[in-house]
This record gives sequence, C-alpha cells and structure tokens, in this order.
Amino acid sequence: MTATPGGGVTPFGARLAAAMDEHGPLCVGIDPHASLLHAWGLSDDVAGLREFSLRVVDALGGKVAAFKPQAAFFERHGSRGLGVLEEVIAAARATGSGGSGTLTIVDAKRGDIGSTMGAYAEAFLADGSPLAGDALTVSPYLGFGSLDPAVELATATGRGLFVLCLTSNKEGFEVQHAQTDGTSVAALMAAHAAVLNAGAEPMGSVGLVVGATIGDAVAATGTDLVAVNGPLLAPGVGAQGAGERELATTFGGARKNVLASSSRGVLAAGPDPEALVSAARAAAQEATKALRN
Ligand SMILES: O=c1ccn([C@@H]2O[C@H](COP(=O)(O)O)[C@@H](O)[C@H]2O)c(=O)[nH]1
Repeated sequence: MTATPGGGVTPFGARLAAAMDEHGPLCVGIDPHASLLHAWGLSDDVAGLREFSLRVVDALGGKVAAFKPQAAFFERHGSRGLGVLEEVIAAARATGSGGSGTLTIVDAKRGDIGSTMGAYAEAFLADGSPLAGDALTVSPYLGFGSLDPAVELATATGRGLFVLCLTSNKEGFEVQHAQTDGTSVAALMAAHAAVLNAGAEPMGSVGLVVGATIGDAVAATGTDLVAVNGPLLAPGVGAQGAGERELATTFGGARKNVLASSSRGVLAAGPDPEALVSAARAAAQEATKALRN
C-alpha cells in the first residue's frame, strides 16, 4: 500500500486514477480457463495454473493499470490453487518501476450477511492477509448494508470495492432493473456508493461493476453514474463482444472513471510475452480513445 507523506495510506480511488493516467484505462483479467491452459501448451493442474498466471504478471506487470485475477479459476484447483492466487497477488505487487507494483482487483464477488461478510473482508481486505489485493468485487444482493464490514475495512486499509451494479451478462436485468417505488435496484446501489464517495478527490474508492455490454441500461434503469464519483469496472470488452464503440457510448459523463476490463481478449494472444504486451497495448489504446477523448 502506498503511504502518504502524513503517514496515512493513499486511498484506492486515488491510486487507481494515477495508474489509469499512466497506463491507460485497461485492466487485464487473469482468467486461467482450462481451454487457455491447453492453448498455451500447459496442463490443467496447479503447475499449469501457476505457470500461466505468473507469465501474465511477468509480461504485463508495470505496463497496465491493473490486473483482475478471477478467484473461481484458482479455487477450482483447491487449496493449492488458492496458494497460486496468493502468489499472483504478491507478484503483481512486486512489479513495476520503483516497486510501485501493479494494482490487483480480486474478482471473488463475495456477499453474505454482515457477520460473515466480516470474515470475507478479513480474508480479502486486511493488511497482512495473503489474499488481499488492492480491491475486491462484492455482491450487494443481500442488501447494500450487508457490505458494511467490507466498506469499513477497505476504508481503513486504503483498499477499494467494486459493487455489482449492472453486470455484463444478459441475465442480470431481472434483478438489476427491478423497481421498487419507481427506483431500480441498480440506481439504488449506485446511490449507496455515491454517499460513500461524496467529496472524494479525484474519486472515491467504492466503485461499481458496470458491464460494457449493457447497451442503454444506464438510462433505462435511471442509474446516475456521474454522482457515484467512483471507479467503474467495465468487463465485457473483447471476448464478450464490447469494444471501442460500446465503451464510448455506455457510460455518458462518467467515462473518465471507467476501467475497461478484458481477460480472454488479451490472454488469447499468449503465451508469447511480446504478443501479450501488443494485445494489452492495443486494448488500452482502444479504451483510451473511447474513454479519454
Ligand atoms: O458483470 C460482470 C462481472 C464480472 N465479470 C468477470 O470479468 C471477466 C470477463 O472475462 P472475459 O474473458 O473478458 O469475458 C470474468 O472473470 C468474469 O467473471 C464479467 O464478465 N461481467
């Protein structure tokens, strides 16, 4: 974690804003699908998982704004797979010039009743926990307030959260577009995040997941992304079909806070490290054109 001159910790929102300014608004997902392991000539076991993931970190560390390891692909290999996730987080932290590291967003989508959420928070957001990256994806569908232990620990340790709001999959609408008294669930989640981020500069640390594939869902659900004043993680770029046009049109006035995310779209270029760098560079340029002009 980066210390401020006053001895505090620079909040995640500020660290992510700086990383996006330096490297472009692209996050590369580390999703070691069995099919990708095979395509890279690796075995679908813990050794292959480790080799694949660390090669991605080696090739792209210090060159992209963030990594997003998908916990499911590590969990499917059991406790040793989780050990590899810990190694990946540590390796990302050690990359980059000056030891500043590459930010990691652990995509584990945790959410539970508050007392259990406290345990998830300790696992993924506490200083000293080997599974703690710089931010965690969380699910608010047990009620936004159930996330309080994660909000509190993330704030205390300078980490961030990405709360599922408008997800990139086509099934999300039945929950996220549902309305109570004229307010959609997505708009309500965004409003909760806005309260937590109020006044933060350059942006707060409680972000949302808003897929790049959602078409006009921001307007359709009345979701005020500008008021959120926090980072917007936008999966769906690449393999799910979204590209420059979707990034440019989906987020309106909140575009500058968007971190586009691509996993298979970049990883499919491997295992050659130079090919991975070229694919990530092309995706970052596309995201920059769409989001920063
Ligand atoms: O709404 C969401 C939330 C998370 N994801 C995750 O992002 C990656 C997408 O992988 P691609 O290979 O770029 O399609 C994956 O880990 C998902 O679980 C998402 O796609 N949509």
